[in-house]
Amino acid sequence: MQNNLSRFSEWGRKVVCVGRNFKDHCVELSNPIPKEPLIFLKPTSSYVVEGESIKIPNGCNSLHHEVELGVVISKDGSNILENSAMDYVGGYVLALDMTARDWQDKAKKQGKPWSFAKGFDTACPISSLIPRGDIVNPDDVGLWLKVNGVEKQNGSTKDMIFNIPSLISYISHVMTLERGDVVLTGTPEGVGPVEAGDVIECGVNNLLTMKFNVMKKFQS
Ligand SMILES: CC(=O)CC(=O)C(=O)O
Ligand SMILES: [Mg+2]
Repeated sequence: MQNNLSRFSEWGRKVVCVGRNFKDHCVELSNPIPKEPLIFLKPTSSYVVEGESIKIPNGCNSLHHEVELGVVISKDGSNILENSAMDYVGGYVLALDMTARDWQDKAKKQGKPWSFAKGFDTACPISSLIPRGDIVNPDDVGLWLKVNGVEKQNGSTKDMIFNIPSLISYISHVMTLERGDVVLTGTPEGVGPVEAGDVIECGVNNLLTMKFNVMKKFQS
């Protein structure tokens, strides 16, 4: 896998997301603490890279940032056992699980899926690949996020309810994980709204940072 995210052609077909994987984040949004991983998908059409902007979808009145560590899958696998799960990891990415929170809240109340709330165009800002060897213990990695220079999120993957091997195993027993797929592992506490004109900056340990402007999506 190349180190550059060159318009995703060499990347996988899906972004598998884990929700509510940090207790403090469940508490801040008054969500129950899950007993098993909560899984949803984002389309790869929602990827954006640095230099592109996050576009608030038309009709969304509360766009939230969620900083997350992504795991990039190196080879196809299903029914993966926890003790071999790390053999399927090719590297990592820093990602934002941008969420139209008002759409998600409405969908939750109506028992509808989160596909639009999580999968609109530009909903998944993503970094270049962090080689696997650069992160010795992915279950103890610092993640931070600032909006207009003000820190909003600062957490560690050591506080995840479900660790990376257990997530890879859990997902692959239902859905084949394919080379280049990305697993977003959930966000720590501190999520909140952004508006047009804001600048989001985030980082993972001292390895990598990325910055995105937020703008309105204008109708064509
Ligand atoms: C409440 C959520 O949107 C779940 C989620 O994505 C998370 O990271 O937690
Ligand atoms: Mg999330």
